[in-house]
Amino acid sequence: MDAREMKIKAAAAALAHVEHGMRLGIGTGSTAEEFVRLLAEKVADGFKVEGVPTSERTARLCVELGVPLKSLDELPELDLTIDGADEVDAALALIKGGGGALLREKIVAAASGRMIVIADESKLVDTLGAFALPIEVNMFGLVSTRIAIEKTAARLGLSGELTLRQSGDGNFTTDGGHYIIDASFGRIPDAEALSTQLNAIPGVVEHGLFLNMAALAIIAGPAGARELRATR
Ligand SMILES: O=C[C@H](O)[C@H](O)[C@H](O)COP(=O)(O)O
Repeated sequence: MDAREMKIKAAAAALAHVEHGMRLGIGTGSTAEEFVRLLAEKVADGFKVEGVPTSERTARLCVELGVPLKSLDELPELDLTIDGADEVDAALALIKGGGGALLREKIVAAASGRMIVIADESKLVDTLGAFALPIEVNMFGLVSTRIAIEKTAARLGLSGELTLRQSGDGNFTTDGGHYIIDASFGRIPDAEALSTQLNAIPGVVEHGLFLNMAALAIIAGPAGARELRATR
C-alpha cells in the first residue's frame, strides 16, 4: 500500500465519525483532501453537512466537488474538525503547518467540539521536532521576531536553522497575509513551554504546535487504519 492509499484509508475511517447534519471543520493538505473527496461522494448521495474550510486551497476543492461551505463567522461553533498533521506523538500533540494553513487550522479546531487527526503512519513520532516547526509571523519586524524566536528557543536549550519559507516567486505568504519561519530545532522535549513562550513574542502570529487539541488520531498503515487516543 502506498502513501496515498494509506491517506485514503485514514480519511475513510474518519468519515465514519461524521454524522448527518454536522457542522464540520475541514482541514488542509494531501490527507485532508482525500477526506474531502470521500465526503463529496457522500454529499452527492444526499448526506448533509456544512463545512468550514481551513484554507483557500481546501475551499476551492470543496467548491469544485460540491461540498457545501460556510464561513466560520456564519458557523462559529463546529461539531467536529478533521485535519491532517505533519507529526503526531502518543499524547496526540501535533506539528502542523507544512502546507502553511496552521493559523486557520488552529482557529477552526479551537472552535470545534472535537478534532480528529488523520495521517499515514510515517507521521507518528516518539517526540515532536524532526519536522521543522512552522511559525507564522507578521511581515512587520521580521528580523526582530526572528531574533526573539532564536533567543526564546535558546532559553529552552533549543537551537537550529530558522528558514523563511519560500514559494516559486518569493516569500511564501499565508492566507492571512503573513510569512512562515520553519524552525529546525530538532527534538522538542517540552512542547508546552515552547508553545507558551513563542506565543509571548508579539511578532509571532501562531505556531504549528497543536497541544491538547486532538481527541483522536486515525493512523493508517499497510494493515489498515487504527485509532489512537491521547495517553494523557
Ligand atoms: O498547513 C498544512 C496542514 O497543517 C496539513 O494538515 C499538514 O501539513 C499535513 O499535510 P499532509 O496531509 O499533506 O501531509
